[in-house]
Parts: sequence; C-alpha cells; structure tokens
Amino acid sequence: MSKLFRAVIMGPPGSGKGTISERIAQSFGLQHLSSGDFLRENIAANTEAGVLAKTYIEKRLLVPDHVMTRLLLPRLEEMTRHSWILDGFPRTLAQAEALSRACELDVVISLNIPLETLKERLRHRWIHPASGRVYNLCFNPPRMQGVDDISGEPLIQHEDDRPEALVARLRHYKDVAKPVIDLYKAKNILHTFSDTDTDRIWPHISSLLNTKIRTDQSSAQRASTN
Ligand SMILES: Nc1ccn([C@@H]2O[C@H](COP(=O)(O)OP(=O)(O)OP(=O)(O)O)[C@@H](O)[C@H]2O)c(=O)n1
Ligand SMILES: Nc1nc2c(ncn2[C@@H]2O[C@H](COP(=O)(O)OP(=O)(O)O)[C@@H](O)[C@H]2O)c(=O)[nH]1
Repeated sequence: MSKLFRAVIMGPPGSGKGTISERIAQSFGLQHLSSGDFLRENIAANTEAGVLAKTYIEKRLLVPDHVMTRLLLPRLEEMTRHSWILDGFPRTLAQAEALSRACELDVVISLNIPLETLKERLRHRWIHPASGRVYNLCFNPPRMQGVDDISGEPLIQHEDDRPEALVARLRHYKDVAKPVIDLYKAKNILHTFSDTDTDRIWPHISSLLNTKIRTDQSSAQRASTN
C-alpha cells in the first residue's frame, strides 16, 4: 500500500483554502476535511461539542481549543487509512501542538493573498449554509443566481464577509497564525504561495504535491520490496 499523505492548508479568510482543498481532493484523491464543515455537522446533529461551539460561532468568536481538538482529533483517528488535507484547523498554536501529538504532517500550505484581493473576493462570496459549498459571483458563480447548484436551496452571505469587518478578522488571523506558521517553518514542512489568483497558484501547489506524493510512494514501495 502507498504511504498515506497528510497536509494542512492555512490562510486568512477568503484566501482560497476551501477552493484549493477541493481541487487537491479531486486531483490527488485526498479527503478534504474542513473544520468549518465538521462544526456545522455537529451543530446540526446537536452533539455536546456542537451545542457548545454554536454559542461561540454565533458571537463570531473562535471556538476554544479544547472544544475544537475534542471535535477534530476523533475524526482524524477515523481517517487513519486515508490521505487527507485539513482546512481550518489548526488555527492556534495549542491546536497545532495537539495535532502534532496525534499525527505527523507531510506538507503545510500557507496562502498569502493581498488584502484588496481578499476584500473583493469576500464581497462576492455566497455560501450554501447547510453544506458549506462556496460560490463567487465572478470566479465560480452558481448556475442560477442566489441558488445552490445541488440542493436548489437559497445561498446566503456572511455578515463578517463585509469589507469593514475584514480588516479586524485579518489582524486577528495574523496574530493567531504567526506562531503556528513559525512552528511549521521550524519543522521544514511549510510552503507559502503568494498571488492574487487561485488559478496562478494552483500549478505550483499541484507540482509540489506531485513531487511529494510520488516521492513518498516510491520510497514506500522500496521499503516494502526490501
Ligand atoms: N479551528 C476553527 C475553525 C472554525 N472555527 C469557527 O467556525 C466558524 C466557521 O469556520 P469556517 O467555515 O472555516 O469559516 P470562516 O471563519 O468564515 O473562515 P474562512 O473565511 O477562512 O473560510 C469560524 O468563523 C469560527 O467561529 C473555529 O473557531 N476554530
Ligand atoms: N475572483 C476570484 N475569486 C476566488 C479565487 N479563488 C477563490 N475565489 C473565491 O473567493 C472566495 C473565498 O474562497 P474560499 O475558498 O472560500 O476561501 P477560504 O475562506 O480561505 O476557505 C470564494 O467565494 C471563492 O469562490 C480567485 O482566484 N479569484
């Protein structure tokens, strides 16, 4: 069996984590694990962690580390036979340390996108709240305006995707993410991509993963034939 591959994608709101994770899932067969989707599923199912997380999300606060790790780590344990890309977790150093204790990461992708680009994207971001599917009126519009392609249900916009809210969210992201980025830099697994367009970043991410996944698979094959 080929070696399993574990990646994390980080970046400020609107940087394209969800969009790029979906491309990675489709092109490389990795499972896309989105912490936002896990939270929404737990909230919908009224689990203990979901009920607790909801009180924070409603106030647009980060869910505390112990709640996030209690929610996420068991899901990762269920995935021991899969390769995955994790999107939205870890957000804090405590979450990153808990993740390091649970598994070894192969690659961390960090997206570095200019503020003006983030503002413009989020202004046009529309979401199907039940599934977490994301659209953009310019970049990937829904087939029918205001309606989810799959369920036919209405799309919504997040209050805090407004340009006025973004500067504070971004500052908060930078403060909290800095030690996480430093940790992954020190482990030599951080890869940063800077551009205004997902389509220009994608070929670089794709070739990085091609190299990493192919190299890992051939060394796993060598190990199994020795
Ligand atoms: N590690 C995480 C991931 C998510 N959340 C909470 O879950 C919400 C939804 O997460 P997500 O779907 O990732 O959406 P956004 O915060 O809008 O992030 P982004 O704009 O980067 O997609 C967040 O706002 C936050 O309250 C959290 O507290 N901690
Ligand atoms: N115009 C434009 N929009 C993009 C691009 N990449 C992603 N988007 C859109 O920008 C918004 C934010 O992307 P998303 O993947 O949700 O980012 P996340 O918040 O980091 O998960 C979504 O509406 C995407 O459809 C791009 O290159 N150009």
